[in-house]
Amino acid sequence: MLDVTQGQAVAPESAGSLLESFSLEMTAKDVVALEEAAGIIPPGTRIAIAFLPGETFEARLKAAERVRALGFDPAPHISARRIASEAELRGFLEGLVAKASIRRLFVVAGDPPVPEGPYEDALSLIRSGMLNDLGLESVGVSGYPEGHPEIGSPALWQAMRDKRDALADLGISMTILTQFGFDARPIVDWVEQVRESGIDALIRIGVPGPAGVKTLLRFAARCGVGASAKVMSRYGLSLTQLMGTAGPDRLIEDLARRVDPERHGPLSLHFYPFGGIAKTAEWVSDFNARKAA
Ligand SMILES: NC(=O)C1=CN([C@@H]2O[C@H](COP(=O)(O)OP(=O)(O)OC[C@H]3O[C@@H](n4cnc5c(N)ncnc54)[C@H](O)[C@@H]3O)[C@@H](O)[C@H]2O)C=CC1
Ligand SMILES: Nc1nc(=O)c2c([nH]1)NC[C@@H]1CN(c3ccc(C(=O)N[C@@H](CCC(=O)O)C(=O)O)cc3)CN21
Repeated sequence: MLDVTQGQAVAPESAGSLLESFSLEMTAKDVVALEEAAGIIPPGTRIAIAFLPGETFEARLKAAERVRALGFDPAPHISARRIASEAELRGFLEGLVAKASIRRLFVVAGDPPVPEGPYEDALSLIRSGMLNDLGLESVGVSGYPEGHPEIGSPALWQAMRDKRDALADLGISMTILTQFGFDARPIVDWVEQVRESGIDALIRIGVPGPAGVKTLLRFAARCGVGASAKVMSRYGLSLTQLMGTAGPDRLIEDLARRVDPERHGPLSLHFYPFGGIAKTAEWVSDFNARKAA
């Protein structure tokens, strides 16, 4: 239900523009699920392929290849700290260019407390020269609207500026992909801070796909994302009803209400389909139909 009592401008078209070029995320294991859902995902949609421990490079490459073959735009993730050697990274990148004609990547440090190879963080991988001359249009970097449990805020802002400068030197545009969240307020406040610091990159706001309470809480705990009872209740879920499920309807409506395209610059949504890629694709298509009705 839209709440227009707060005196803020409601731009009905802004949920539409947020959803216009939304992106989705999958893992290497989701290839069959993607094939099944492909018919209801708009052609050309950017589909990120997470870089999870325990998945082989071969499987990640296969996934990127299928994403391209199905008519979508693959954006593989690379976790810098999980790369064992330069040769390993080179092999993966060459495969991605040859088999999936990638134009986008997302580079993140990753969770390992100690790097497994030569790249300590996203910046060192970007500066390594390995991304040069691949014909990349854009590289995604992380954003943390609610901060990061292990990394201090000054270090996060410094890293964002450094990555922006390093990518500008390579002639590659930067996009920002945020950690998922359940609450529009900190997200929009943070977008303002990004813009105030002179960064005009496209920001893809990470939101969960429709999923049950238990799944959302599991991922929130694993990824260091706050999910208090208050926030979850605003999101549409009661923590006392563990069988409950919810989609990001309220969160997206709240974002749409708070976003001012003039002030907040280019924004779109990125779905983390914790409940499955088909369910998320269906949810987006139903949400759009409901908006159009
Ligand atoms: N946003 C997302 O979708 C994902 C985020 N991650 C997270 O990636 C974090 C950091 O990656 P980026 O945001 O790309 O940071 P980054 O590479 O831009 O580094 C930012 C700052 O944090 C330090 N740092 C990086 N990784 C760290 C770690 N694991 N532990 C302690 N300090 C670290 C760096 O030295 C640097 O000062 C990981 O700890 C993990 O929580 C992992 C996978 C996906
Ligand atoms: N700090 C941090 N670390 C991460 O690894 C991380 C984030 N943040 N933010 C969001 C992304 C998205 N991530 C993920 C991780 C796992 C699956 C996944 O589907 N994993 C399993 C299912 C496991 C389960 O349901 O618990 C799989 O089949 O591989 C999806 C996205 C990891 N990501």
